[in-house]
Amino acid sequence: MKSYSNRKPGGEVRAIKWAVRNPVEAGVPLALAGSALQFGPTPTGVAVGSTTAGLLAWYRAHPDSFDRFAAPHLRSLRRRWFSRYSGSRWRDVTTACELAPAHRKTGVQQVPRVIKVRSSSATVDTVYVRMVPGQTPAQWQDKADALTVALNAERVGVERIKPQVLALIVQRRESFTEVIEAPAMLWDSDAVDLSALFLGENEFGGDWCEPLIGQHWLVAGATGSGKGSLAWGPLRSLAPMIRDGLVRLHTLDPKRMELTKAEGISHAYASDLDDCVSVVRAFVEDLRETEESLAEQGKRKFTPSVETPLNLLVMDELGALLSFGDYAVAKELRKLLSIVGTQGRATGHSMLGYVQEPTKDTVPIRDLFTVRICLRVTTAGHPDMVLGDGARLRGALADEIPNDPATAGIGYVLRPKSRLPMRVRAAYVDDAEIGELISFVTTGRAGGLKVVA
Ligand SMILES: Nc1ncnc2c1ncn2[C@@H]1O[C@H](COP(=O)(O)OP(=O)(O)OP(=O)(O)O)[C@@H](O)[C@H]1O
Repeated sequence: MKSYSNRKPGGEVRAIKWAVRNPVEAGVPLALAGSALQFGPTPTGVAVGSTTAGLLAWYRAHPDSFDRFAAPHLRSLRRRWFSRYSGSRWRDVTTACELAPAHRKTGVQQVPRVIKVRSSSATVDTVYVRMVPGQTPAQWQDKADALTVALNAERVGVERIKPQVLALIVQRRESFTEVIEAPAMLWDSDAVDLSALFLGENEFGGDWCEPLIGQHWLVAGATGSGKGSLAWGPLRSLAPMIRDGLVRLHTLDPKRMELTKAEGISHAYASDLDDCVSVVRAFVEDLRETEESLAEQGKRKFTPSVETPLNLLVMDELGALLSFGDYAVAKELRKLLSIVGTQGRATGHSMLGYVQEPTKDTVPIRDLFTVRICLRVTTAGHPDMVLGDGARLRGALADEIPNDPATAGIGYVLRPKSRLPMRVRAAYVDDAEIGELISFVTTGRAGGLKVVA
């Protein structure tokens, strides 16, 4: 459109436009002013005071529900209006990163507009931005490092939302700077909580636990991302149950790498592809028999016992099993694993799969896994493949984790009862601690110090 004036619209017009775009932010002060005029300042002050006191009481009394329902909204509001995403500070950020160009004809600076900010977790903000006409997400991607510095962040990811709109995923700080100690091995099987197995720490400084009973786990991560910790950590947590025959391991180790040491504590172990298929066939056979036996006994709920233990099919390198090898083997495995995925829950047959590349081609049965963990991956598309659509947008920047042993074991899971990703770090299990586990299980005695009596 031809421009006949380089004057900006009047302030009042811009204020109305802003109010239309930000109804909550404009509406609340207006409502307060209206209430003060209508009912007087004292009742309005009392209403504001009691709302604040109510929120404070909720914050103190029930951290769980407050952090889940109220904190993300309050944090989003605070970050939207009192941080570098607003006003002159945002203009300075985009100017410093050369993302606020002058208009070609009028020379007036065009600042990309922040549409909204979502702070679903304490460490990650998702900032939706309308780009200046003519800009592309690729230009913003090129400026990711500059944006990281300008926003004083740890990392910034860029994601296209729709034409002209992108999201900046801003990780504001690194939650994990230290290695987390290997899970302690309990002495009594009764003390193991299969509904919350300790795996490491979460970004809030609490324990990161996941349910195992009735679940199937998928762990995705590039080479060196720390998948080993998520194979050995759970086994350490399960140590007394493995020792007492309440948990049986069926281990597939096609590359004879990570899980070779598990051979001595496994009920079945295979590395050759044909042998792997035999182990899975026997696993499914056992599943069927357990199904029949539970039906005969009229039991509907599975509880591990020596007669009907919890059977774990631990599979390293799912890609080698399901797609890179022999077609007939891969096809049969896919079929058998689908049975485990759909029927194993009721009979105590669970799968733990580890994969480097989580694409549909590599893991065609991806959707059968109920607990999914995404460690460092190599492509921006991988976090969504593991955790579900939109996970990266909501903060799962697993592709931005540096390829550095100092950040190994860090990844994302979805928080229970929500679709929000949570940054976690797996507890690290070194070779000595693996040896300790093997000797604990095979000799029934503790081989080291980390045994809790
Ligand atoms: N949880 C962790 N905490 C800290 N450091 C870790 C952790 N897990 C692994 N590391 C470090 O990262 C290195 C690589 O880990 P690991 O061998 O488990 O990766 P991987 O994902 O299994 O790789 P590959 O697929 O090649 O087997 C380890 O030798 C260790 O130094």
